[in-house]
Parts: sequence; structure tokens; C-alpha cells
Amino acid sequence: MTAQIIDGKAFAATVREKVAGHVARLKEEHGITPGLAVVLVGEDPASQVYVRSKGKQTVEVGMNSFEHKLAAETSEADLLALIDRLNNDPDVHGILVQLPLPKHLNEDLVINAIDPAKDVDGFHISNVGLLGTGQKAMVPCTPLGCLMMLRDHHGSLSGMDAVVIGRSNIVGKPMAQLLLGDSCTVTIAHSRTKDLAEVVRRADIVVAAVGRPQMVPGDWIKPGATVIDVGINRIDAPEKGDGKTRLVGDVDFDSAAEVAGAITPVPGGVGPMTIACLLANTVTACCRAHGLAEPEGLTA
Ligand SMILES: NC(=O)C1=CN([C@@H]2O[C@H](COP(=O)(O)OP(=O)(O)OC[C@H]3O[C@@H](n4cnc5c(N)ncnc54)[C@H](OP(=O)(O)O)[C@@H]3O)[C@@H](O)[C@H]2O)C=CC1
Ligand SMILES: Nc1nc(=O)c2c([nH]1)NC[C@@H]1CN(c3ccc(C(=O)N[C@@H](CCC(=O)O)C(=O)O)cc3)C=[N+]21
Repeated sequence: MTAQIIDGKAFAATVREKVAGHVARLKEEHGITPGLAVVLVGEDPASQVYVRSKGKQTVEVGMNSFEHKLAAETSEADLLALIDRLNNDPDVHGILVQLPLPKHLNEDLVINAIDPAKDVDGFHISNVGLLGTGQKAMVPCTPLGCLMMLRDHHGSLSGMDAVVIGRSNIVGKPMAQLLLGDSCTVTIAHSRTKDLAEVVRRADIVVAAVGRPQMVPGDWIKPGATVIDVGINRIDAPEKGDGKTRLVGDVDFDSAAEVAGAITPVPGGVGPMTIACLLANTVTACCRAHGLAEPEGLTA
């Protein structure tokens, strides 16, 4: 059996189209342009690539993009002062502080300083609590993108056995909450899980968010299962030439695609959906801020 490839890149394009439609209506009917502020502290090259890509796509769907690049040695007080300004700026509907932050900055403190209504990453404790209690929240972009692809592929997820590998606050835990919300039976696995292979073999849905290149082999996958690969790992690719690299996921794609029913590729799977959901969350935040009906199909 060969798995169906879930094309995150194409799906993301349809999400962006919907977002662009809502943005156009907000402008026409209400004279409002949604705005997203992205804050990058330091010069991490991978982060710079993501931030550039977010800014470009924000403008492409008709929204305002405000980029704030701060030096790696920026003080916590200066960063908090910027967040305070963005919280109070009516043209800014979404605020994203790119993670990880340099070591001297307290991530929890910084994230919880963001106005929860503008927290388009869904990392603020209020949004985490709202999601955990099934109330209307800003939902983290990566898990939201995964959920959209799963719903699109399966329709209802009710009663399915889901295994999430990884328990980070930004991917694993919110992913598990969303799957639970859709009535899956959810297992969260992590580095201390005993016999991970056996745990994964039970799953109708596997979400891998570990950060270890190709660690999930095909023989861990139940035949016909749906595999969502969140991992983004850069590895050496000597076959492409000296010093070249390539991106791979946390799943060994070739062997997993032999057994799975459906699988997301890396690149072109979860990554593009993450950015599309960031744009979706920004429109949602903008609508909520103005007391307008929120876009359908773009939220959890
Ligand atoms: N596509 C996208 O848009 C995004 C992709 N990513 C990618 O997703 C991956 C995960 O990111 P993130 O959640 O931030 O990573 P973290 O490093 O924060 O978390 C990794 C998790 O994996 C668990 N883990 C580590 N080793 C093992 C193991 N051998 N077996 C089982 N579990 C293990 C850890 O367990 P423990 O808690 O016990 O340490 C931890 O819970 C990365 O590759 C990252 O680049 C991240 C965000 C967005
Ligand atoms: N506050 C915050 N929010 C985030 O959402 C956040 C963050 N910090 N820090 C870093 C991680 C990582 N992340 C990715 C987004 C898009 C791709 C993406 O589009 N990837 C492309 C490939 C890109 C490439 O070629 O490098 C793909 O998978 O096809 C990847 C990773 C968001 N993150």
C-alpha cells in the first residue's frame, strides 16, 4: 500500500485565499485592515527566514505587516516596552514574538505580557486555559494547521486513537487538546515513554513533534493510519553535493509512506499550514477586536 500525500502547501494556499477574501471584505465594508506585528530578537538565520516568509505572505493576503527586529542583547525591559506599545496600537491585531528568545530573556514573562486578544500564537496562559477548558481561544498555529488537515482528510475524528509524540507547550500539548476536543482518544508520548513503538502502533492518527530527524520508522505505523509530521530538521545531504543540506521530518517518510493511509511531507506539509493559520488567526483576532462576525472554517 502506498499512502496518499496530504499536500499542506496546496491546502495552505486555499486557507490564504479564504483569509484574503475576509481581509478584502473587512476593508470594503468596514475600512479596517488587519495588521500583524512580528518581533524577532537576535540573528538566528532560520528564524530570519521564517519571519521574512511570514511578512511576505501577510502582505500578499492584503494585511499590514509590522516587523520589529531587535538586537540579540536587547533587555527584557525594552522588549516589554515594545510589547506594551503593540498591545496599545489599534492598527496591530496580532502580535507574534518569534521563539526561541535569547537565553537572558524570560519567555514565559514575555509571552504573558502580550494582550491575549492579540496573541495569534495562542501561547498566552489565558489562551492555553481557554483551549484546555473548551472555550473560545486563540489556538496555536501549528496544531491548528494539523487539525485542519486531519478534518479535511477524515471528516469526523470522533473515536479515533491519536498518538502525539512530543509534549511541548507550542506543539504537543495544544495538539493533544485539539484532538481531545474532536473526541479522539489521545495518548501523549515523550522522551520517557516506555516502548514508544508499541504506543505508536495503536494509533489511527500519529502526530510527530519531536525534533529528531526520521526517528519514526514505517514499521511503527499501523497500516492505513494517518501520519502528520511536524518535525523540521536540517540534515546533511552529501548526495546533493559537498556541504549541502536538506529538510526532513521526524518520520522516515519513505518507509512510513509504504504503510500509512495518508502522510504529510516535509517540506510542504505542516510548515506552510502553520503560516497560513497565523494569517487566519490574525483575521480572527481583528474581527473579534471589532465585534464583527468571525470567519468560518478558519478557527478550531
Ligand atoms: N512545522 C512547523 O510549523 C513547526 C515545526 N516545529 C518542529 O517540530 C519539532 C518539535 O518542536 P517542539 O515541540 O518545539 O520541540 P521541543 O524540543 O520543545 O519538544 C520535543 C518533544 O519531543 C520529545 N522527545 C524528545 N526525544 C524523544 C524521543 N526520543 N522519543 C520520544 N519523544 C521525544 C520531548 O520529550 P521531553 O518533554 O520528555 O523532553 C519533547 O516533549 C521540531 O522539529 C521543530 O522544528 C516546531 C514548531 C512549528
Ligand atoms: N512564536 C513562534 N511561533 C511559531 O509559529 C514559530 C516560532 N515562534 N519559532 C519557530 C517555529 C517554526 N515554525 C515554522 C513555520 C513555518 C515553516 C515552514 O513553512 N516550513 C517550510 C520549509 C521552509 C524551509 O525551506 O526552510 C515547509 O515545511 O515546507 C517551518 C517552521 C514556526 N515557529
